This record gives sequence, structure tokens and C-alpha cells, in this order.
Amino acid sequence: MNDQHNFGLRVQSAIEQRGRLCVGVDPHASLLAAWGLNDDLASATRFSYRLVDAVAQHVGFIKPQSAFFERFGWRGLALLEKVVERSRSAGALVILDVKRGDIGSTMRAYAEAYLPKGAPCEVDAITVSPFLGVGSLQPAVDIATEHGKGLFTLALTSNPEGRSVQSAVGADGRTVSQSVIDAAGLINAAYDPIGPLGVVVGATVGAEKSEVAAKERESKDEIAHTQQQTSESGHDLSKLRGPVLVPGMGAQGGQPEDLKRVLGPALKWSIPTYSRQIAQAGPSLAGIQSAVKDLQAAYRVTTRL
Ligand SMILES: O=C(O)c1cc(=O)[nH]c(=O)n1[C@@H]1O[C@H](COP(=O)(O)O)[C@@H](O)[C@H]1O
Repeated sequence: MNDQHNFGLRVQSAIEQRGRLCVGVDPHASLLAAWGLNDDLASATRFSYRLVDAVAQHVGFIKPQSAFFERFGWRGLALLEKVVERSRSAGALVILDVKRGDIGSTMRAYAEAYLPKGAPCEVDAITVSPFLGVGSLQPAVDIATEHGKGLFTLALTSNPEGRSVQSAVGADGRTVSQSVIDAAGLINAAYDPIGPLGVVVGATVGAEKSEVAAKERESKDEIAHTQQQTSESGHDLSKLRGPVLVPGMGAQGGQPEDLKRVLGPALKWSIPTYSRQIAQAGPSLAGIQSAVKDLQAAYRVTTRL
């Protein structure tokens, strides 16, 4: 399999060549206001182009959040397509944050919108939600792997409300989030050394080790295993063999030093993503670029393996 056909290998080489930082493009009303702009399509266009032009040649990953474009209707979607195209042609991998999840037949249509070569809004990967059942994502897995694209499945989200669902324990004794991580690991096992199925783990999860995770580690054997394999999130990411998108950084409180603690062995292919913190350094190109440089330098130190 050549590098271009395995999204995992493209992630690996982007990290090696450009670093692991991901810049979020979220034309949020409050950020537009902070830049002295109105909350309208013309302003969202200026904001997004400025951000992309400042960073796309320097970072490995760009993550536009679809909702901030969808709110402007079809014109917003046309802008999103241009933002994606501008980012990809500067060499960044685009992870479109759309958090799609539905019954299999509908899931196929969502995947077709973004993943095949020549799709209307072709990106390198999308975020997907597994809460209709991990198996419902299969059509998206098929389309992603067929076209050399990736998926990032929500496992442990950065918002505190996610915990009650994601830490629930299934009949097999695993948490919902661990089952999501394991399902991605099973697909990635066919790839060496890294596969195309990523997960989302928020940087904010480490501080709150859940009671469930503690119960899972009750037996002595498990304690020994856990000390070797798990992160402070209490989840075992050691068999994932895939990329981990890490939101919750900056504006939500996560710091570069947290990554190692939260991810354990999955640090190697982690992609910390920042939206507000980087945009807030704008609107000047120099301000945005210096925020990016500082974070890239911090990650070179804190993620040394
Ligand atoms: O999938 C995501 O990107 C995501 C997952 C998650 O658990 N938490 C989370 O904040 N996000 C997204 O990551 C971005 C975080 O933005 P900032 O907090 O401004 O850096 C937003 O676009 C969120 O929609």
C-alpha cells in the first residue's frame, strides 16, 4: 500500500514534516467581533482566508468546523469548500469537523459528500459520531479506506456532559469510549505501523478519572497492565495504532504538557487542535503566525518520545 492510500501514513509524514499542531477554522461570532468584524458571510470569508493564508503552509493539519459555515446557508457551504481547497492546495491535511453519525444507509451519503476523490467538498478526513452504534459507521469506514481518507470517531469528548454516556459500561464490561477505541484499533490492525481510523480524545479528560475506569482496574493483574498501557484518562489506547485528535486545548484549558499524561502511549500520533486560542492572536498575519510557532515549539519539547 503506498503512502497516499493510507491516511494513517499521511498523518505520520505530516507530523514528521510539519509538526502535530492542528489549527481550527471556526468563524464564530465572538471571534469575528474580536477582529472588529460583523457577524456575516463577508466577514467569515475574510476571517477564514486570513487564518488559512497565515498557517496552511506551516502546519500539518487544518480543521474547519462545518457548523460555523452552515449557519450562512448555501453561501456558507460554498465558502467552506473554498477554505478546504485553499488549505489542501497549501499542503495541509484537512480534517472536516462535521461529527456525522446515522443509520448505515444515511451514513454512506454523509461519507460520499466528503471522502471520495472529486467529492463536492473533498477533505482528507471527517469527524464522526459513534452513538448510533459503532457498526453504523461501517459505510464511512469502507469509503474512507477505499479512497485513502480518514475518520476521527468521537471517543472521549472534551465537554463534561459527554461523560455520562461515554463512561457507561456495556455488557462486556468495557466503557462505551473503550469500545469505540477498540473498534478503531481492530480496523487499524491491518495496517503497519499506523492505520486510517482515528479517535477524538479531549485534553480535558485526564483530570477526572472516572469511577468506572477505577472499577475496571480492580484486579491486581489489571493494575499491572494498566500501569503499562493506559493513560491518565483511564482508557487503553495502546492498541489503537491510529491518530488521535485532541481538542480541549487552549480556550478549554488543555496545555501542551497535558498531552503525554492524557494519552500515554498514543502520544506519538496525536494531533492537538486549537481554534479560539490561535484566532485570538489575529487578525494580523504576524500575530497568528507567532502563536502557531510558539505552540509548535512547545509541542516539539513536550511530545519528545
Ligand atoms: O471533534 C472536535 O473537533 C471536537 C471534539 C470535542 O470533544 N470537543 C471539541 O471542542 N471539538 C471541537 O474542537 C473545537 C475546539 O475549539 P476551541 O476550544 O476554540 O479550541 C471546536 O470546533 C469543537 O467543535
